[in-house]
Amino acid sequence: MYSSSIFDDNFAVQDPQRAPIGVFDSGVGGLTVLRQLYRHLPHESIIYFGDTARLPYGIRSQVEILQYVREILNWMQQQRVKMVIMACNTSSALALEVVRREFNIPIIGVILPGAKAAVQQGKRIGVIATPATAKSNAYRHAILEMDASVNVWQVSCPEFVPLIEQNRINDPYTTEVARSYLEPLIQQEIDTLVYGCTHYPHLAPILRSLLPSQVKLVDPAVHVVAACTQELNLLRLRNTHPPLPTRFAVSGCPEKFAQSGLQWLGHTPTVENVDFTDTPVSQF
Ligand SMILES: N[C@@H](CCC(=O)O)C(=O)O
Repeated sequence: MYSSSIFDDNFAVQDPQRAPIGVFDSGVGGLTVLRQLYRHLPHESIIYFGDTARLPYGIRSQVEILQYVREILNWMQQQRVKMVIMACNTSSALALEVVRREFNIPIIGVILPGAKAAVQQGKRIGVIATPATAKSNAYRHAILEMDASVNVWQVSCPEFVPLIEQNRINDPYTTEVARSYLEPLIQQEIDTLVYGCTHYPHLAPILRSLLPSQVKLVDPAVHVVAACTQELNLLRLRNTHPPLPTRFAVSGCPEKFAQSGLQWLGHTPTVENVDFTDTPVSQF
């Protein structure tokens, strides 16, 4: 198990503003959020965790997701993060409300910021999501609560996450799968499409090419970072010092994740392995 790093330095303990932000997802999806963090909050230090040994999350039950999220949050707390971004819609849909009551740390999910951006942009909103997120109706509820006059259609896209994690972005099969998922939404003449899974912006060029040009795309990653900025300001937790290099950790194969880093971040990061079987889980 992970034992020491530059993030353990005392300054982060003495000065909470310098503590890192924890970001997690099942795999490479959260990198779409990380890219927005680099862009909009370049002074923040970040710890990224990908639960690659247990992905895809989108086919799992709420009980399983809750257990995984609790383990990750426990670990994040041990790393002394000042805030956590759940860069995963499935976790945000199935676990956010519960763990917010259990953990004494600000936790930001992706669904509310995404839903808010969607209602500001459209009236006929399509949401593509994992089976678990679609089934939870989290987007539908959040959107309709903000504006009951809009129409919402959700499509479950079970094949996307495995295809993205296998790096089959340019495989013609992926385009065919995308076409079949988007078809019912195009038929409904949606004006806005929400990426209801943080993996999906990796498919942006394909999805864009299949959608009528007037359909607006909403990437909740952009809006979750705006929400995070607001929260940091409110809590006076913005870091003003130079950030530490991002620390990457995964539950699966570090080398495989480092490869994906090259593809999605433009460099090959050093990636640690974290084994939660060693981590004491707090008693809920
Ligand atoms: N990034 C994903 C996790 C999906 C999965 O592992 O199935 C999400 O936003 O839901």
